[in-house]
Amino acid sequence: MGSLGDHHRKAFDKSSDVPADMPIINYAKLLDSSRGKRKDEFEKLDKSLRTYGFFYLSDHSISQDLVDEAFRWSKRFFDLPVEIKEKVAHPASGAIEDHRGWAQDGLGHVSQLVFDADQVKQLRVTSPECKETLEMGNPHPNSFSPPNRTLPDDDLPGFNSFVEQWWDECTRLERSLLHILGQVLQLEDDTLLCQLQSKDVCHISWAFYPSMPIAPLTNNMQRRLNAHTDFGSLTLLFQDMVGGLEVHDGNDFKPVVPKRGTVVCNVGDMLERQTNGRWKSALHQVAAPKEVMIQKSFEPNKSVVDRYSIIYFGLADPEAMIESFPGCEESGKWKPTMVGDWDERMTSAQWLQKRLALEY
Ligand SMILES: O=C(O)CCC(=O)C(=O)O
Ligand SMILES: [Fe+2]
Repeated sequence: MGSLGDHHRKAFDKSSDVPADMPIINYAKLLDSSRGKRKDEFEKLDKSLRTYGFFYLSDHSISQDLVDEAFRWSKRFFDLPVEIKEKVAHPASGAIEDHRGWAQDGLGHVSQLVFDADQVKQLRVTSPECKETLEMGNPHPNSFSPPNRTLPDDDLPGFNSFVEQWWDECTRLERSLLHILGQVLQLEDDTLLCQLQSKDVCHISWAFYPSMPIAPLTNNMQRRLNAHTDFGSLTLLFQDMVGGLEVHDGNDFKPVVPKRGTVVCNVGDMLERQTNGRWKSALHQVAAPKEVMIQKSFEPNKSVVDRYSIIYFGLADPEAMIESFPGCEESGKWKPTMVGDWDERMTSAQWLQKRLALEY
């Protein structure tokens, strides 16, 4: 049994009512032709990634109409009868090539850096989650990414073509942000992050957290999604207005309050490693929405409402070695998650497989 990392111990830290004060970064300013304006925004972005590993992005390239439409599709999908969703069932397997399709409540279970099968089995009982997800990779025909499990068009007409559009929009924003991050890091070749992610093997999770009693969440007996860090490079997280997402700032978990029109962006393990701990792959979780609890009429025996989120996980090409970027040799504040009592030199695919192996 390996030692439990720092991250794991913190996974049970308390939650604060005070929201995380991460900044809203204006995408248009990141692209501004005036160096002065760009510089201020770059500095804010860098500071936020050093502190939280998270930031809000406003004024970005994906229209709010399209985001709203994505959430409507998500609801339509999860509302389908079980027999239909079962046509694209995610197998009970943690192999990368099986990480596709509908994972019913109870199948997927997130834990943080626990690589021992017996321990994970125990955590499934002691820290259950309540969620359904639809997992998918690149929806376009390609030879790099394992094929998706796709519903026949008749079961949800229009969904498959929307998925392609959504994928393209997320990929475009991701690539643009990777280029910006290369500039913020002042890499000699600021396209390095994009080059390492040339193969379009990123991943989208559509998450649905069904309504449930609030008590197990407020008693800290259960989470909608357990505390974890993301595996990859830069994650784009679209959340609805329900709330409950929390980020760990090194002391405690703080609410990441939903802000309409923004996408939450966060650093994953690979980017933390590549920046040598300058940027943080932060623990985050989904707990009870604080907004609900502070209402005057809050009744502890009540339920929390359905919650939806859509997450685009940026992932480096499978064979890319995940190691410090040239120019990032100096250690940052955070000890990268990807340094441990395993072989330190790892490809993106090896890390992904290690993190995914016991999740399903
Ligand atoms: O649902 C959320 O807001 C968080 C999702 C998340 O962190 C994940 O799927 O990795
Ligand atoms: Fe996450």
